[in-house]
Amino acid sequence: MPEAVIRTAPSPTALLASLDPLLRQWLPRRRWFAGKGRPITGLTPVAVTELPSPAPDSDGAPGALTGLYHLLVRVHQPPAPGSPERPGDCYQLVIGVREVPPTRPAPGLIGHVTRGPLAGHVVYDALDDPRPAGVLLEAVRCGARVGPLRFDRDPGHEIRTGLVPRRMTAEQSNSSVVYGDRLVLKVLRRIGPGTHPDLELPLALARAGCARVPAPVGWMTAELSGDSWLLGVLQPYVQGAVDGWELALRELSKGEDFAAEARALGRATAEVHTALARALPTVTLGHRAMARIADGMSGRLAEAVRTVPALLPYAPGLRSAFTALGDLAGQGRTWTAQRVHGDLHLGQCLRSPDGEWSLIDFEGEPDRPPEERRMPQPAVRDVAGMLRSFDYAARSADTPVPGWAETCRAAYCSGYARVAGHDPRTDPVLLRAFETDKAVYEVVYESRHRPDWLPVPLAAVRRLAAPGPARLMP
Ligand SMILES: Nc1ncnc2c1ncn2[C@@H]1O[C@H](COP(=O)(O)OP(=O)(O)O)[C@@H](O)[C@H]1O
Ligand SMILES: O=P(O)(O)O[C@H]1O[C@H](CO)[C@@H](O[C@H]2O[C@H](CO)[C@@H](O)[C@H](O)[C@H]2O)[C@H](O)[C@H]1O
Repeated sequence: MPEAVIRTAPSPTALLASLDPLLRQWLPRRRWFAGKGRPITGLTPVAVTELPSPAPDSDGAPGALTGLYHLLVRVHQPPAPGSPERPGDCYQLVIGVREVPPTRPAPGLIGHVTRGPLAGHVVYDALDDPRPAGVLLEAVRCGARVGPLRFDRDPGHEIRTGLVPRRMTAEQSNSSVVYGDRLVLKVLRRIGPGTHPDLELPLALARAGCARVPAPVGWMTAELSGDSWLLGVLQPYVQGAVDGWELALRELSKGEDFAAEARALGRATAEVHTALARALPTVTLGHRAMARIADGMSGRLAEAVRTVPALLPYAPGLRSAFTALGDLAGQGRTWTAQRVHGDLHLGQCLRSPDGEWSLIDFEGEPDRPPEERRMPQPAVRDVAGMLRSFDYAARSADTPVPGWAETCRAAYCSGYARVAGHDPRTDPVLLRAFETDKAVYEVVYESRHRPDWLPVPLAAVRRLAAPGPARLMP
């Protein structure tokens, strides 16, 4: 990729003015757009970079790609009810420009531009188009520098040419492109400055020799005002893998239990935790530190109640989980904190055809502030995430299988204990607090991203807020 053909787009403001009305319609319909339900009051460019256009279309000149733009766009919105005023979120977009719509179906179509420099053209999400997606891989392969964009490759990894790109169809918190079933590029959507755990942790684990996590092969960043913003991570594609969520639902639909897999997942989680504790600093949490964590949980609950008022009747019961943790800390208990996955659930676990489990997506909870996601925490936080996930799966089954989630939860904890040397269930106050915190997070996440799913975490909230043993699951 020769530097000479690359130029920064001449007028970011004019380009964005062209796209503005279309993006206001298109963005809120994306799964990864976090500001659903709030009006967009403005869009401002953070960086606009023209990428080199790929070779011409085979389907003829009129439909040919006439421009390829990498956009970092700040989306201004009023804050969610009860949330503090914050600068708008910054989103990463790769926009293809055509004279007429492509002849093939165009799932990523953004619309027909009627004003500004792109007037008369059609714009679309270029990650849906194999040729522009190929440009990104080529840029990583060559270590390209394009305006503020940096594409880097781990020197220990070669990247083959000729890998055919395909967009992963499942809409997630980010967008991924698979290349020749060999590599997968995760393009982060909501981005910001600073060290990003989705690169930091897999790199640290790879250096520690932990094979449970695909080792990063390359990455994309933007250098803006002296800060590095992670834009994407390229890693090996686990061929023929099935994710834990799909597998769990498949087993549930057959009425099969999932205990053996849950136990294996517990072991895999503990292996990753052990490696993270070796690779990165750990700290001891005493009274004050744990009280701060418990207060943080209470604060998030208060904010969640403002966002989702249906939580209100359950707030006292939920808060009692956090108070109990604070009280235990006050009695002199200490806990070890370490770097954790931060958003572990069945969909983050891939089982390869040889039956081995890998963990992916170390981004942490996308709706939590980045600095919070990088803090050392009790490892039980990930355990709580997986326990919630078994509950989600059981509640999503077409035909309920009584006791399914409880069996999985128990098997997962015993698998974890085999490797970690301690069973998470032996610290029920800690586990309950983290599980409650996770359920509260899920209520807010679902209300923002998938309102139809809200009843799932709300059912857990009802259980966790109930007094006495009713709230407990084995
Ligand atoms: N290394 C990989 N190999 C195979 N599939 C993967 C890999 N990484 C991600 N995937 C697939 O892509 C999906 C989304 O990846 P993930 O990192 O969880 O992105 P997001 O943050 O968008 O949820 C996963 O659920 C999984 O099915
Ligand atoms: O996978 P992401 O990093 O995008 O995580 C977010 O989305 C998840 C859903 O895809 C969400 O997970 C919740 O739903 C899952 C079922 O779809 C369930 O297995 C999880 O237990 C539940 O938390 C996750 O919370 C969110 O951060």
